[in-house]
Amino acid sequence: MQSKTATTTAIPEEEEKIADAKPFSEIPGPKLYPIIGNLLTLIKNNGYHQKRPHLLYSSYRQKYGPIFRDKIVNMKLLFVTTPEDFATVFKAEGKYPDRGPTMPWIVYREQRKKAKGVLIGKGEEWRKSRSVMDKKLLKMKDVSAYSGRMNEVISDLISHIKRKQIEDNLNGELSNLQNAIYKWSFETINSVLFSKRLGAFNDPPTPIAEKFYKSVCSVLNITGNLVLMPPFYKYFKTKQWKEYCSYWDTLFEIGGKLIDEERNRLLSSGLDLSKKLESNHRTEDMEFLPYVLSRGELSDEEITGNVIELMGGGVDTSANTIMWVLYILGKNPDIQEKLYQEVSSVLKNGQFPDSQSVQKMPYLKGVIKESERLYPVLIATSRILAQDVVLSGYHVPAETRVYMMMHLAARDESIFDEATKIKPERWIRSSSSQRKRNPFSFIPFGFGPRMCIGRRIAELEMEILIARLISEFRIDCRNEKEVGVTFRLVASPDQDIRIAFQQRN
Ligand code: HEM
Repeated sequence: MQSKTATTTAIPEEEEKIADAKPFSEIPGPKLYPIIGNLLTLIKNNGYHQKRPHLLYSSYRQKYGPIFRDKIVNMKLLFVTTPEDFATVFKAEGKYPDRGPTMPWIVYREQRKKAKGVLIGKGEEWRKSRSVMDKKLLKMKDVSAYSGRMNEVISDLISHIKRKQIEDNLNGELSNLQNAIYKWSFETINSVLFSKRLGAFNDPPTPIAEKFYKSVCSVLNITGNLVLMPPFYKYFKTKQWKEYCSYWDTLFEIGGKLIDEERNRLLSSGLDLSKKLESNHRTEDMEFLPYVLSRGELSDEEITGNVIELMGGGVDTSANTIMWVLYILGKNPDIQEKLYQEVSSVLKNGQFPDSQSVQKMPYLKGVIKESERLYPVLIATSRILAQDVVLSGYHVPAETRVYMMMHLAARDESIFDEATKIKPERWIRSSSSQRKRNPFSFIPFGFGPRMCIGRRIAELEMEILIARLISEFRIDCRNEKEVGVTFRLVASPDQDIRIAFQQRN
């Protein structure tokens, strides 16, 4: 965050506003101590607020208003909380939108001299990766083709649930539901990326799935501990940092090996990979890796870096959203019953859901949206401003990193009626609960050219999964105390979500 005062980089319509705006230095925020800034607030009481930044920033929202700043050692933070400010930030994101660095990921890549992918890449490097992969991951026609594979993984998950229910003998409950759901998202995203099953649900899991899975979960867990702290690991190779790097090494090693196998398979099937695929080539029938390899625009290292990041971005985001959906359903039998009625009116005679049938299930989409609204796995996204702007009346100069607190907007009573209440019908167009609101008030996947590249995959895999689970089971939540949110890179339940699955027929 820099305190440049120049107004020359502003969008024309902002220039006038800037002249009347309050100066950047007047943006309110907590008291900062020399050198450490606000570090103590984060780490005191055994890191209470490091694990729950959403509570800290919610209290700052109440105390300081819609815009506030903070500083942790040398990390300067600026937070905005209104959809109007989000829109201004996105408008000023420039040609190469930049969220700012995810330091632990970047430091590992730079120390090991490995290519960056879409998640952490910048400028042309980022744009090139997105232009190759967007088509395959965001075009609905291409994504629809994955329904069959997604259903295969879900069938394995359901068998796993049934097997574990017998083993665990807890009256329908699973002793480690979160692990099962993580395996579902891991196996699904890998089956999309590598066009084959890795075997996370085999009994026992295949060694490669086991090693890959353990490494991705460990990387995500340790990143969660490192990301809110200044990057001391850049200079001190602690035991934790070395362990972290060794998990990344495993991901790159296995990811690279799977890509090589796919390349060899394609070559032995007679495909000429030196012939570049035209960007307008029909792609619906091609799998992800053959497509990316055939485009010939990314080097092997870039493909590996991208695939690892897609997996990193796709495992705990979808898994945690599903954990929250199960929690909502288990705690609200009326919502569950309505959902069951809708799903069973669309799916007849044991038919599996796909991208077309879920379009006829608006209530299902509403349930998932409510989970994303009240329990967004990413409580914020950020942009480094390419231009000067005015946010909530303050002049904010170009190059400032601004955090858009999606979590706070989504719980704002002035935007959502009965904001803390779960109302899937608020998302149904014809419903009386639907009201017109600023489109930036709900952006769980971000916005613009840098929005989540896995959005369509995530939506489809989650819709199909919930439709299948609700068709098969009654979902009963056994948590007695209300489940809160804790921060582990993504916002996760602060206690195990305890679900008993009761067979419907
Ligand atoms: C419920 C599921 C998910 C949610 C809520 C979610 C949310 C997000 C958000 C908020 C961003 C930042 C967007 C921005 O700054 O505008 C993002 C980026 C990203 N997500 Fe997701 N995501 C989910 C699932 C996935 C999946 C399944 C994948 C992989 C296929 C994935 C891969 C990525 C990647 C690679 C980026 C970085 C894109 C870029 O910077 O160009 N996400 N996601």
